[in-house]
Amino acid sequence: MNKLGHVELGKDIYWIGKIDDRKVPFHRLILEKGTSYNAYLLKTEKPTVIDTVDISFGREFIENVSSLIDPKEIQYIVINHTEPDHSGGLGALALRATEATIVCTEPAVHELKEMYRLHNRNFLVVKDGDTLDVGGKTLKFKETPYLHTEETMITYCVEDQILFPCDIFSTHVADEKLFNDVDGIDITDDFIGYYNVIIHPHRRYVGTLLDAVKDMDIKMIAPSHGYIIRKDIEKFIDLYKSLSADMATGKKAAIVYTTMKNSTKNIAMLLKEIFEENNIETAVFNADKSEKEEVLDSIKEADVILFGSSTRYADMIGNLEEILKSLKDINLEGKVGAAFGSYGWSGEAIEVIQDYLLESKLKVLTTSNVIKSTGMTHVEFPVRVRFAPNNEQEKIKNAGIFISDLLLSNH
Ligand SMILES: Cc1cc2nc3c(=O)[nH]c(=O)nc-3n(C[C@H](O)[C@H](O)[C@H](O)COP(=O)(O)O)c2cc1C
Repeated sequence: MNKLGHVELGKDIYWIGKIDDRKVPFHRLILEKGTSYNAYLLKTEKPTVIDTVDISFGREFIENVSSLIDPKEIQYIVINHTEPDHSGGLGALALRATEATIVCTEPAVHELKEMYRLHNRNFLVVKDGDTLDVGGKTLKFKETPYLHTEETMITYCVEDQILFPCDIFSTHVADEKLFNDVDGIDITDDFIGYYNVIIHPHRRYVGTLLDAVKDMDIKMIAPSHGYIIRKDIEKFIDLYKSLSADMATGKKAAIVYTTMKNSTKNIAMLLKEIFEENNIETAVFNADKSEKEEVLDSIKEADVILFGSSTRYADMIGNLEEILKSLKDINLEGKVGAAFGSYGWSGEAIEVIQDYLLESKLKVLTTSNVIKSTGMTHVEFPVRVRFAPNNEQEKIKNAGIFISDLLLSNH
């Protein structure tokens, strides 16, 4: 049983989470200091639970909730983020909280229904700025997509000035002290460590979060992992600001392509545009119209190199293969590589380029690696574009932004 049980945060507001002091496997890491799953109960006229605990602790969670309230009385269950380390107790809770409406963003509904078989339950879909009166307290919602996944939101309790930001502003520690203002604890290293692993890959979205919280008077940040922040709130918000600021770059890209009717060239030019918007100096070469030595020199200087060709009779075209063959003579250590191309129906050229890259020393971008390192499913590598890029600009943009973020990374 949870040693802490429940802890009062304010009038009628309770922490009802679980401290997990195991070395927890998480996102292909081992959390050496463990973690906690912080859930909260607002024991108001319309009792409301905010987030739950990891799926392994559903039974304990129900015992914990039941020590404070008959679950049947619960009117709302707010789910800020669907990942099962937070929503994992929802199945067990919903079964007992038979009157409760589940409050979440639109993209979360389908996931929660499927994960916890909640097809017949009432859902309240909330959008940016919506408020919910839970009887004596008002909750205000703000969508924070990709912090940490697409469906994420944060919840602010207006009267108590408490922000419930789920994964955001979290730390991975299993500390029963629970608050950052006891015993002279300094949580800064744990806070930055968590930011680096979980939030940094999504830092492009931190600006929206900071815009939202700048207008909130926040007395307490009650995240879903680790310490509840009651001291130095400004400092921790500012840390997100400075850690997510674009780093001075000095980074370079080289894009080498071949084309028949310019569709592949247009992909290259769109990528260049995105890189330059992100302060990445970009050189673009048509392999059929450039000096090979000039192209190779640019590849040697670049931090990321993209190779593109359209497909003609199931193969790449022009001089691109000559350049690809020369890659083995260049020191490519630490450089990122990616393939792209326009095609009609099968796009073999793009796959052949990818094979060359995989045989080289480049760190090659693949859809699989993107998913494994960030959980993002809207970014695809290689970048395969059917015919003219007009209809697939989003795909090219997503790839360009992903690469830019990768290069801007400060670690
Ligand atoms: C002669 C010819 C052969 C082609 N062969 C293939 C092919 O084998 N597989 C495929 O997916 N597309 C094939 N295509 C379609 C082109 O790859 C497609 O039109 C592409 O958008 C051309 O891009 P580009 O303007 O960059 O050359 C072929 C097109 C032509 C004209």
